Amino acid sequence: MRIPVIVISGFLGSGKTTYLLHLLKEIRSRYLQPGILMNELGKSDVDGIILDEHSGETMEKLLDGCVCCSKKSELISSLTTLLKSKPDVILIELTGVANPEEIADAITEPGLIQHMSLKQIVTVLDAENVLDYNSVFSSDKQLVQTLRRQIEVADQIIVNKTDLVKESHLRKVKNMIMKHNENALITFATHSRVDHTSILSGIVKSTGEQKVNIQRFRMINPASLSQAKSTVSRVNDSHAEEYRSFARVQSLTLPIESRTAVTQENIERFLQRWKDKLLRAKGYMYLSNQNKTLLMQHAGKRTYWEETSYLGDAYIVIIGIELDIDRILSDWKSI
Ligand SMILES: Nc1nc2c(ncn2[C@@H]2O[C@H](COP(=O)(O)OP(=O)(O)OP(=O)(O)O)[C@@H](O)[C@H]2O)c(=O)[nH]1
Repeated sequence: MRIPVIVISGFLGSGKTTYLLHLLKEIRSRYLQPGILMNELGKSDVDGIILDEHSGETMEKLLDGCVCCSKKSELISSLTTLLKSKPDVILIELTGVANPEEIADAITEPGLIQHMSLKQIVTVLDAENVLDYNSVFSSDKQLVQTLRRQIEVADQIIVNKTDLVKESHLRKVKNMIMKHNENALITFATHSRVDHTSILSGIVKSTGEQKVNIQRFRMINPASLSQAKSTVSRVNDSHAEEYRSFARVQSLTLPIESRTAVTQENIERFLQRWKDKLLRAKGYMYLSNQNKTLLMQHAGKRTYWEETSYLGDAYIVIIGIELDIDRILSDWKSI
C-alpha cells in the first residue's frame, strides 16, 4: 500500500504550523506513525523548534530555501529518507511562498511514486489579510500568483484567524475562494482547529510497531546545494513562468548579540519601520526587563509574544520582498 501524503500549504503566517500540531495530535491519538517534512525560509529553524517543543517527531528539515524552487533534489532525497522509517502518513509543511503543485509533481518521481501517493493538499488562509494579499494593487504581483495557486490546487481550504474579522468579511473571503476553486472543502477556524475525520479517513497502521520515530537530519551540504541548483535551472527551463514558485522573497537572520538591549517595544518599533517590505518575522529573544525568553511571531499586521522553554541563542528571522539588507542591518544594530 502506498503511503498517503498530506501537503500543508498557505501564505506566510497563516497558521500552517498551528494546524500541523493539531493534526499530529490526532494522528498520535490513532496510534499512527507520522513522518514529517518541514521547509522554512531562512537558516534559522523556528518552526522546527516549535514542533520539537510540542512533539519530538520524525523530522527531515530543508533549511535555507523553498522546497519547490531551489531544493527539488533535496526534497526527493528527504522523502526517500523518511520512507525508511516506514511512516503510516507523511505530512509536508511548505514555506508560505511555495507552490504546492510542484510537491505533487516531485512525488511522482521514479523511486517515490510506487511508495507514496498524494492524499490531499490543505491550504491555510489568514482570514484577516488574505484579501489584501490577493489584491494586485496592494500586494506584489508574483506573490498574488503564488497565493492563487495555493488556493486553486487545494482539496481543503482552512480559513483561519476568524477571531480577527467580522462575519461580513468572511463572506467576502469565501466568495474570493469560490472564484478560484469551486471544488475545495472550505472550513472556517480559529487557531487552525478543524475536524480531521475526512483528511485521515482510510489511513491505517501498516506495521504493528507503535514506536515514536525521532530522527535528526543532516543540514544541506555544499555538494548537494550545487547539485540542486543545476537541477533547478533544468526544471525552470521546462516550466511556464506562472507555474513557478515565488522566488524573490528573501530571509534575513538578525542575531541578538547584546541580550540586555532587547525589549518588546523596541522590537515592535523596528518591525513597524520595515512593515512595507516585511511579510513575516519570528524569533526567540531574552527580554531582560521581563527576565524571560519569549517567542515572537509577526504575521500580517500583528505581533504575537508567546512563552517558550527554548534555551538556545536569541535571534530573529525576517522575511520580505527585496529587502534592503544593509539598511536593515544598520537599523538593527542601533535598536
Ligand atoms: N489571533 C489568531 N492568531 C493565530 C491563529 N492561528 C494562528 N495564530 C498565530 O499566528 C502566528 C503564526 O502562526 P503559524 O502557525 O506559525 O503560521 P505559519 O503559517 O506556520 O507561518 P510560516 O511558517 O511562517 O509561514 C502564531 O503566532 C499563531 O499563534 C488564529 O486563528 N487567530
